Amino acid sequence: MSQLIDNPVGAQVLEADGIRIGFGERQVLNDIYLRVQTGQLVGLLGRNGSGKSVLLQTIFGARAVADASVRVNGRRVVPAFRHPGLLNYLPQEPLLPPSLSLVQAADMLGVDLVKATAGFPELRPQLGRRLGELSGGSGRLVQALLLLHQPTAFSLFDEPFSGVMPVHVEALAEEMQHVKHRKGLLITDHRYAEVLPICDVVYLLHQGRLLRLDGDVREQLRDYGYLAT
Ligand SMILES: Nc1ncnc2c1ncn2[C@@H]1O[C@H](COP(=O)(O)OP(=O)(O)OP(=O)(O)O)[C@@H](O)[C@H]1O
Repeated sequence: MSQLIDNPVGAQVLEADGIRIGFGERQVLNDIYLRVQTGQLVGLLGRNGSGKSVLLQTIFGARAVADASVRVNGRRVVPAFRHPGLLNYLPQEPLLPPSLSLVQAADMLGVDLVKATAGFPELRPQLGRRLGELSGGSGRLVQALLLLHQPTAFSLFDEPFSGVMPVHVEALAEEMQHVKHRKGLLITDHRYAEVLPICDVVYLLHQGRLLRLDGDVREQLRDYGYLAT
């Protein structure tokens, strides 16, 4: 596996296949197929409760699902988080403990803190702090930047822009576009206006099915009731 992950020339392809998840009577995910390739930024949209977080948790391996197939270059990687250097995941809730200093967090993840935050001068005076001492939006931004810059082949982000102020949302989106040249990114966020322009591929989770949108994406998002008509 590490040979595949370390291969700098060939693209790596992460596939989730045959994902089916139900809670009680309700089938949330119904035979989902999703593909992310290194060098791509893939957007995952869907209405509240459509199953985006459940899908990311399943791909990462945090949610055990019988028969779920997650593959990298055709090789099964379940649970994916056990494969060193393969992928990281920013959940909707804070990932890192508030008592951790930014320096400790960066060290733990193998990230150069100064480099990862270089595009955000407002963060510079805060780099000596603990995560819990940052504002909610700054904390979210720092965690997203750390995972973005961690040397993994793929990153999964569940609402990375949540609580982040507009000027930093734009800068973070730009940073993602740079970083995607060395990894594959899968992002779900309701800030669709910022997400759509940076995506190479857009998926919509709709009534348990994952639809890959081509052509006029906004029109389709309106047709499926994700955007107002
Ligand atoms: N452990 C659980 N038990 C029962 N139902 C669950 C459980 N976890 C998730 N669900 C349900 O699965 C559905 C999908 O939840 P999920 O959090 O993935 O939605 P989402 O698309 O990420 O929504 P949002 O945009 O609001 O974040 C929801 O209806 C939720 O209530």
